[in-house]
Amino acid sequence: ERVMGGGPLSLVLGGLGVLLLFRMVRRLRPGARVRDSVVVITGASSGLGRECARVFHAAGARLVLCGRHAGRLQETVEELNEAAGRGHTQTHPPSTVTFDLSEAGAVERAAEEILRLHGNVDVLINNAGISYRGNILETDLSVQRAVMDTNYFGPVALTQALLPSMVRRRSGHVVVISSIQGRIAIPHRSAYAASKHATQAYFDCLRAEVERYGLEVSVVSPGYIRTNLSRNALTGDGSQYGVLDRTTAMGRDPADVARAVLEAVRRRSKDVLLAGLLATVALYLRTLCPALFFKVMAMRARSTLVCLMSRSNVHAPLTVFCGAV
Ligand SMILES: NC(=O)C1=CN([C@@H]2O[C@H](COP(=O)(O)OP(=O)(O)OC[C@H]3O[C@@H](n4cnc5c(N)ncnc54)[C@H](OP(=O)(O)O)[C@@H]3O)[C@@H](O)[C@H]2O)C=CC1
Ligand SMILES: CCCCCCCCCCCCCCCC(=O)OCC(=O)COP(=O)(O)O
Repeated sequence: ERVMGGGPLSLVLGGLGVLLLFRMVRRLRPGARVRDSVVVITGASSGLGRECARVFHAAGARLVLCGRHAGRLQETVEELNEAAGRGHTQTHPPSTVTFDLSEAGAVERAAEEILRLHGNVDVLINNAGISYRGNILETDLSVQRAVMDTNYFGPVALTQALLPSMVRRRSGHVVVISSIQGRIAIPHRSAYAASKHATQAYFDCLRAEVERYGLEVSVVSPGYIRTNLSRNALTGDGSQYGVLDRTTAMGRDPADVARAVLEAVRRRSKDVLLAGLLATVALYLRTLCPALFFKVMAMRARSTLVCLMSRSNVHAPLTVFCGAV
């Protein structure tokens, strides 16, 4: 036994060594090429999508920018073209495709248009999304469906429409922007958290199924980002929430998150978690001590209901403690 050096400690150390070696070997792989590749970004008219457009454009990608409003997409294009005039690196003028992700027929037509533009897609970034603020008891079923249509069925439909051409070429990378709320469910976000949990599950299945064709799938799960997500969120009756929540205003710089998305594509990362300390604690708590996690969430539910009803972004002290991170 002594010669073998067995025992729990050496087993753990051996395991850690193998893990480290595995990570080092992965890092030695040459990064995926972004320059000249065709990159489709949904929700490119604002927030994280617009920042992704900036970083992938600067990296020399051929962009196809998607959104519901042609005018807003054009603003992004003009900004990128101006930046191209100032820069020294070779960039490509972006194209745009306008469609609503929640309309199944529109998504199929959009996929055909995207393929007509460039013949193929190298990277699809499913970024577009909408959030929700509401009490389940007072939420129309139509709102639960609307959030699911945009955040889950939309990306699924677009991915499935573009997948056959990727499989034929034995090449392609599908990225989806999920959320920490794809891993943990917090109160008054039922529609949003459910859509992100479904997203995580679908794209995890997809990754396993398309590996044999050489395709890559990355799920990126950020914490709060400084964008208009909370302002654009739907409430239980389908109206717009319209408030910039404190948590959103204090979130990460979307440019930093966009750089992390570029890095995920270059490194072919399978799963990227961009969690702060409290969110990380919450993730561990949910896994290792669910009873305590559920207790904390119930406390949070009581506290956030007050600021939800008044559409106030001033959180009660209990909420600040329980996770207004
Ligand atoms: N901000 C945050 O705190 C976090 C955001 N995320 C995720 O990041 C992603 C981007 O959101 P973010 O930039 O923050 O929010 P924004 O509200 O700024 O951007 C959302 C984008 O999605 C597009 N969009 C919304 N609904 C539809 C639709 N039905 N069809 C097509 N496009 C649509 C919007 O385009 P337009 O209205 O012009 O059509 C807009 O460009 C989302 O998936 C979100 O869940 C994840 C974690 C944290
Ligand atoms: C006794 C131990 C106490 C430990 C307390 C830990 C509990 C902390 C709860 C933290 C919850 C973190 C939630 C993070 C949510 C998040 O980052 O979501 C990102 C989004 O997608 C934001 O969308 P939204 O529409 O909700 O703004």
